[in-house]
Amino acid sequence: MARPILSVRNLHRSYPSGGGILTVMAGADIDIYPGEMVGLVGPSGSGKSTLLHAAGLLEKPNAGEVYINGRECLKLSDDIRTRIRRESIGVVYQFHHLQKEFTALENVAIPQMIAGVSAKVAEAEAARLLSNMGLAERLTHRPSQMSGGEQQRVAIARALANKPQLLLGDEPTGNLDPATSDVVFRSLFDLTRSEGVSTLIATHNMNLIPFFDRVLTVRDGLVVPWTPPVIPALG
Ligand SMILES: Nc1ncnc2c1ncn2[C@@H]1O[C@H](COP(=O)(O)OP(=O)(O)OP(=O)(O)O)[C@@H](O)[C@H]1O
Repeated sequence: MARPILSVRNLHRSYPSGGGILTVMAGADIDIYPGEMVGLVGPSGSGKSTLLHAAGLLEKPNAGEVYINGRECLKLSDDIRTRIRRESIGVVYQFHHLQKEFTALENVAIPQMIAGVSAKVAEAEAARLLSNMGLAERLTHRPSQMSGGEQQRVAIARALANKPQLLLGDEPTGNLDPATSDVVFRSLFDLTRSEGVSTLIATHNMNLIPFFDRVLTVRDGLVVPWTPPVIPALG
């Protein structure tokens, strides 16, 4: 079997809470393999965002290891860890966090230019990604001139702009109505599949379950396979 893009081992994370300690991650492990689309579901407060923040090298856990392409990242310097995150991981949140003074094209091109790509190449790649997200007619629109679903599609294109191997989503369609959420998620699904990007997506939207290759959940501080609830037969 191929080497995982992402491996998390023995992840521990607790927070001070009301004079005590709230343990959210208690030795969690996870592996995401190349090309996989993995869902992460579970009740509010179970630890999905905590897991994504640690896996995305955005926050340091109390203990554990995070491997990106087989390289343990938590013991590296902040600079090297930031470089690995920028090169290998894209993140999409519930809110788009686009730069409001820039167009859709600029929002997707700028991260590439910061990474050293020429403006011409970055804009061509931004136009390609945005067109693949169904936004070919919106390249010169600013966020305020777009719908919520369009804004979120720009955010997804931006997260993919630096050709990450892994896309992490923290409720990427959680701010959209169900119909728009479905359209945006289909675009995300199609684009990450065609670009060969592995994904780990936290969601409360159980309609998205059929999209995933595997679905995980957080239980008692561990990451375990999610299984559909058994509905008793009538009669
Ligand atoms: N910085 C923090 N300080 C204190 N407690 C925190 C902090 N971050 C998260 N928590 C707590 O840790 C628990 C897990 O939070 P987390 O955001 O990971 O859950 P979640 O499953 O993503 O929830 P949701 O589905 O509502 O987004 C919650 O009880 C939360 O209140």
